[in-house]
Amino acid sequence: MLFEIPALDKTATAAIQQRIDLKTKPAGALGVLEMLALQLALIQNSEAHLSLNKPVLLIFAGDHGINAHGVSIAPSAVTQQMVLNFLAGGAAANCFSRSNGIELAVVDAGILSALPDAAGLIQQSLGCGTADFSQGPAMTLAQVEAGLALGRHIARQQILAGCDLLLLGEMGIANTSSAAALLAAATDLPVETCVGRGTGISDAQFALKLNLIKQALQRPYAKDPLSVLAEFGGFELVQLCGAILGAASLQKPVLIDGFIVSVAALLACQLAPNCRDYLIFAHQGAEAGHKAVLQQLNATALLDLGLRLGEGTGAALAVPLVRAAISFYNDMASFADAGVTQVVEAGVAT
Ligand SMILES: Cc1cc2ncn([C@H]3O[C@H](COP(=O)(O)O)[C@@H](O)[C@H]3O)c2cc1C
Ligand SMILES: O=C(O)c1cccnc1
Repeated sequence: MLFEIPALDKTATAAIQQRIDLKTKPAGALGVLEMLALQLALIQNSEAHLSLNKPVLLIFAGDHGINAHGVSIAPSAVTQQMVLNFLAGGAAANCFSRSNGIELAVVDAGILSALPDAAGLIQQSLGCGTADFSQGPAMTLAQVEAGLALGRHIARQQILAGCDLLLLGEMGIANTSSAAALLAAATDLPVETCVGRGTGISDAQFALKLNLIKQALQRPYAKDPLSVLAEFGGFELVQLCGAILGAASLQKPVLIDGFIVSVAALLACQLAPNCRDYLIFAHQGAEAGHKAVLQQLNATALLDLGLRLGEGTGAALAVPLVRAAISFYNDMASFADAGVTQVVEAGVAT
């Protein structure tokens, strides 16, 4: 049931594409926005009007045992401090959510020390941070399964409460190490392609990070996605994967943020290939493996701003583009409406 995602019905593709092609512009001239409008029209199952009423950003937070080696610029305590910053409204993700009319909530998926209840904090911790994956599995298979179910549940709950675009972000010091190991383990990409500098680590830290990940990948482990998640995952990564599956199970679009959320998306697509059609990729950022994971997913990102922050910042920044795709699809005049001569190919009027 967890992995049962309804296939996207694509029977209206030609009709939707024709509506896009009959707008007063050369065919294809709105580039990626045309692909986005087509995808949204298929998901909303509507040849008439598209809508976006309630975008919600869920930031999943979790800590990582691997950071005992110092693979990030920050100590793990910063994860919890940033969660408090999100709850107080002071992080970049809050700023971009406010400026783009996005609701925001934070999920404690497994930070080092739990916080008291607070408005906007969803408590569904899988534990006080993962085990160090360079020494052994990051978590148990039972934790992977519980995390997928919790992520699925919270995403479905948001959607049943009216969310019609789910934005996903993360906070977890050292989670670029976990995401890089997951990417290398889940694909046949060389580890060097997957590992980057995350928060901006030094050459020495980078060499250590690469070595630890290489070593971890050398131990024997089962290659199915659930086992890969147990070996190298993070509690926020597992719940993100579940949230993607949960939103797709209700056929709602999911706006994927940066490198880390994209890796969660890759694993979700390996578990349930049908979920790919519900995913929108907000941006391609500066983290080394981001381009590679997008290629694996055959994804074209909306933005390329050199971001390397996470939190859901890229997803929040892409919401105006989703709105723009909806507005041209709904409101742009057709050639017939506007009395503009339609030119189908170089110089041939119809
Ligand atoms: C103050 C601060 C705020 C952040 N917000 C997001 N991240 C980002 O950096 C972390 C991943 O990079 P690495 O693997 O190098 O630790 C994640 O927490 C990610 O969300 C932050 C990192 C810091 C230090
Ligand atoms: O792309 C990301 O999500 C990212 C990159 C670096 C650090 N934190 C997040």
